[in-house]
Amino acid sequence: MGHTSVLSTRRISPRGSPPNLRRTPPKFRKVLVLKEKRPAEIEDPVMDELLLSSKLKRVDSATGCVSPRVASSDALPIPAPTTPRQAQKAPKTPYVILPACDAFEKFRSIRRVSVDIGGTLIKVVYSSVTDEELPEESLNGNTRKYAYEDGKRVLVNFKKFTDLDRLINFLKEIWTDRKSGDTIHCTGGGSYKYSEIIMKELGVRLQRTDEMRSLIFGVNFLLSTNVDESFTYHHDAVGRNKFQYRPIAADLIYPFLLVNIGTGISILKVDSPTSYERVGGSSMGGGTFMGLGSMLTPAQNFDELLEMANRGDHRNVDKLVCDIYGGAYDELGLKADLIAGSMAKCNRFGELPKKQAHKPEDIAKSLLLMVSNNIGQMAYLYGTRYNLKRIYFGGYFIRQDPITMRTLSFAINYWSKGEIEALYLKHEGYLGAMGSFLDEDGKLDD
Ligand SMILES: Nc1ncnc2c1ncn2[C@@H]1O[C@H](COP(=O)(O)OP(=O)(O)OP(=O)(O)O)[C@@H](O)[C@H]1O
Ligand SMILES: CC(C)(CO)[C@@H](O)C(=O)NCCC(=O)O
Repeated sequence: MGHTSVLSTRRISPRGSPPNLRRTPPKFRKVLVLKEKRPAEIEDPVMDELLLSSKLKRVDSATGCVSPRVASSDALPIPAPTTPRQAQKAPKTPYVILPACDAFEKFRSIRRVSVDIGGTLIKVVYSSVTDEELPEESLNGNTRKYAYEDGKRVLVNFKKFTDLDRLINFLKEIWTDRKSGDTIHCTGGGSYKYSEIIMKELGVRLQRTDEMRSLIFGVNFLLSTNVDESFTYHHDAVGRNKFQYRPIAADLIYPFLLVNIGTGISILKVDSPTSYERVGGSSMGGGTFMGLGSMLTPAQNFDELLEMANRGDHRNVDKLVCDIYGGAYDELGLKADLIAGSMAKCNRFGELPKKQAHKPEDIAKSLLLMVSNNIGQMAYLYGTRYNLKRIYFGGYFIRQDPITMRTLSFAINYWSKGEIEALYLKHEGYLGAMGSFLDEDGKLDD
């Protein structure tokens, strides 16, 4: 799928700036504004995950059902991003406050630690106790009780690692009072592969939770605990209108499709908190984007590759319908700028080496579109097959990146003619770790 709109810049005051330009300093800053047709497509910079902690726009709807690509004007006042000091220093992912209830009371005295060791990344979810005043108003009307009688609250924190040694060092640092009877909760392939080393290094027991169960338990918990956990993305809207959440009644959440994009992709049909099925999967996921990206560009890590993609113009490397037809293929409804063949302009057979050198940014962009388009279409097909109206995308691949979300949303909206809605999650990469965090006895709730 191609994108017709291109961007130019204009200056506006910081107050009206879109949330993903937070790093740009003072008074006036450049903001990208959509205009019709210009040669090069420039995208917004990669977004900082923290921004989504409190800057979503609320959109109310009577039914909780799909209304594709709407920008409602009935926004509630959005609280200032009053993240506590420790959150401003390091974390990229907003903490969650656990409701003050019997089930979680034990976390006031015992630290709960959970790790999801996947094919690429290690995600950690751990509890901490604070007596700091926290911005409960940012829970947007959620009336649960969060503070215990002594004013203390239990937080759930999120952190990711790329390396097992660093994970173990980090856990040794934060979990100093651990005892041999304590348990580390674990999920993902590494909960099998690395169980011995984790138990030996930390001197604790390991409790494993099945990866799919963890994903489902995690997403269920986050959706039902965080009123604004999920959001829709509207690329062409301005400012915080780009990110809209719509509170949804618990009984309307189900059924839905969960597409978890990690190294590979798992697709789950979720009928209720305890009834789900892994209906499909694909090997063309985040690992593919990183693997091919590292072979085809000089990027040194995922962030560099993603940032490169955000600067690239895929039309220099992709063959579009107009490159083949000279314009649109109207009989099939294929627009002129639709991608006909990803990277098809890179074919160098029979050419002198280096004659057709392509910019790494353009290749990265093409690659991101190729992977995301493919996932979007696959998600749509599964959604249609099971007659589901909402598709939640999880996994660390998404990174709340504008191109990725735009492509996925565009694909779902385009193919389903607005019937199916694409939704994203603030804690996208932590569903599995969150689920295993909540697992009391290795069984979760049946
Ligand atoms: N900083 C990063 N370093 C590495 N990969 C990243 C980073 N940020 C995002 N990613 C993307 O996230 C993907 C991994 O996502 P995730 O952690 O959800 O999956 P995983 O658990 O490692 O894999 P799987 O579930 O398939 O075992 C990578 O393949 C990459 O595309
Ligand atoms: C193997 C897992 C489940 C590991 O998380 C994941 O990478 C995945 O779902 N891969 C896709 C496998 C498939 O083709 O169904």
